[in-house]
Amino acid sequence: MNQEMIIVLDFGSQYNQLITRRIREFGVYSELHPHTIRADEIRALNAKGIIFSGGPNSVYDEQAFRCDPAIFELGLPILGICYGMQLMAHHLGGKVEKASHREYGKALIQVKNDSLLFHGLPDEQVVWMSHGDLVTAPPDGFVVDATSPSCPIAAMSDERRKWYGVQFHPEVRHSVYGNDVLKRFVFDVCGCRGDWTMENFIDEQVRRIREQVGGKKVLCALSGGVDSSVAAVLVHRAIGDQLTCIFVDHGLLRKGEAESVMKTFREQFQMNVIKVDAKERFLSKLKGITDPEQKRKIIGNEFIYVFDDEAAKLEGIEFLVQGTLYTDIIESGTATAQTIKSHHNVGGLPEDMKFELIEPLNTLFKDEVRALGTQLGIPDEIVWRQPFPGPGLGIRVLGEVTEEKLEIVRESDAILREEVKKAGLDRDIWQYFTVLPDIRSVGVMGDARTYDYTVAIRAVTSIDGMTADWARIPWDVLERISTRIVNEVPHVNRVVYDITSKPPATIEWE
Ligand SMILES: Nc1ncnc2c1ncn2[C@@H]1O[C@H](COP(=O)(O)OP(=O)(O)OP(=O)(O)O)[C@@H](O)[C@H]1O
Ligand SMILES: O=c1[nH]c(=O)c2[nH+]cn([C@@H]3O[C@H](COP(=O)(O)O)[C@@H](O)[C@H]3O)c2[nH]1
Ligand SMILES: NC(=O)CC[C@H](N)C(=O)O
Ligand SMILES: [Mg+2]
Repeated sequence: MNQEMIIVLDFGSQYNQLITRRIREFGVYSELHPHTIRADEIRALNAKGIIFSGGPNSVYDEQAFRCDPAIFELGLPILGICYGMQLMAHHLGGKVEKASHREYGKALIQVKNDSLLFHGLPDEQVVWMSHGDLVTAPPDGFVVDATSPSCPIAAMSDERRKWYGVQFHPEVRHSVYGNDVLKRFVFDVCGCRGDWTMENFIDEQVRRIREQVGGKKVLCALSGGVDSSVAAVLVHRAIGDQLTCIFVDHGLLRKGEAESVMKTFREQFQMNVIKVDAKERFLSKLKGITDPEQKRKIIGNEFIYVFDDEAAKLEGIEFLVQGTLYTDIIESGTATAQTIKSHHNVGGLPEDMKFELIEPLNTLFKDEVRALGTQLGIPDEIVWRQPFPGPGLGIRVLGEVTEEKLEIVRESDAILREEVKKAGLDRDIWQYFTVLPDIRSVGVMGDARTYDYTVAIRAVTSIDGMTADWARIPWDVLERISTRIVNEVPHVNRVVYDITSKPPATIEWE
């Protein structure tokens, strides 16, 4: 590849792919690679600079992740972030120790040295920290660039070798000048030009897909959601009629969804789409299952078995396209990151799966996929649809999934969607839905005692789904939704509103 690129080494931080996307936003291509990548592989990728991500380890632990020492001999600029800076310090002869108390969240740093990283930026900056260890002595050749009250070495540099370290996380939005710091590294230290665009990305993916597939036939798992629609259009651009899309109705869809997806795809695209009615298979497999991870795995497996059956009918299909995003991968757990929840399309895949996967979006975040969709000419009604998880209402009915409970979620969710749209909030709120917790409580309706279900409303604002805040829906809108749900949906006598952000909660309840 002759395009300029910044390599990010993955030491297990939940935020590591955010670093690559910030850099892509600057118009410089960036990829995340395992921390085990060798120096010669980095050279072959034609990297202009390297970033070490954060991570949960402590560098002084025996099993802590390290990198190929030869990376320090490549003569390339390096930026270490958090664990990455601690690793640099440790490796190069500085000192890293456990801090007297851990520091999470907002902090104020004072810039002490006008290195290229901080040049032209304010001396005092709000940053976001998340660490329990500290660099207490910089390695030879390094000077301290910034300090904070609880972190005497908040940034350091050896400008002769173009090596930099920051204890804070410049990739998160809470670090007010974080983007500027990253930009200074990418442009002023690494000397990148910034001429990469989404159009380059499309061309590169089309080329890769053609190379991978050749003349063979391909299935696409199409949900009608943003990600799989974009993936389908991209793959269709590469291989045309070699592609067949399969839309699975697993009985866990929202009200009216199956009909509207099929209608949209028939009208908007000249693609081959088959709808499979698999309601019985999914619901019978889920009978009696209450554990969320087990439900996710059953659903993920069943999806693939449905695709197997369809592939058998079409003959000669070796590839399966999925609209997997980076978020799905990181949350499902990787060699370095913990499992938060197994997304059906990643952690939920069966071990004996025969398909070779094509996942052209698996390095991207939702907002990048939306930009890509627009670039590919996909209409706004699809590009700006709210996300809907593959396991569908199966993870919004907490505990065992039954027809009765699904109906409650389906009806209450339809009311919520209708009212949010009526209030003109559908584009401001990132995702909004109802959940049926497995609890009942006492109510009084028409002078009679009831003992019925509680419906929870979940509505969040977000950019990429990695972090989210609860949406401040006006009270009168919430009141209308609550009244309608209790009046129109049988067996519901109480409505509550979820007011937790992510973290510490997640968007879905299971
Ligand atoms: N009902 C379904 N039928 C076929 N494939 C599905 C279905 N639901 C999910 N998938 C597959 O699983 C992938 C991941 O689902 P996910 O919900 O993250 O993406 P999406 O539905 O394409 O987009 P969105 O996030 O906007 O809902 C999809 O891209 C698609 O490939
Ligand atoms: O296709 C999917 N398969 C899944 O298994 C899955 N689990 C969560 N989600 C969606 O991912 C985003 C982040 O969700 P969480 O905060 O609940 O992890 C939110 O948009 C969720 O709706 C899923 N999507
Ligand atoms: N976020 C991080 O990279 C943390 C690094 C290291 N585990 C610490 O606690 O200091
Ligand atoms: Mg979806």
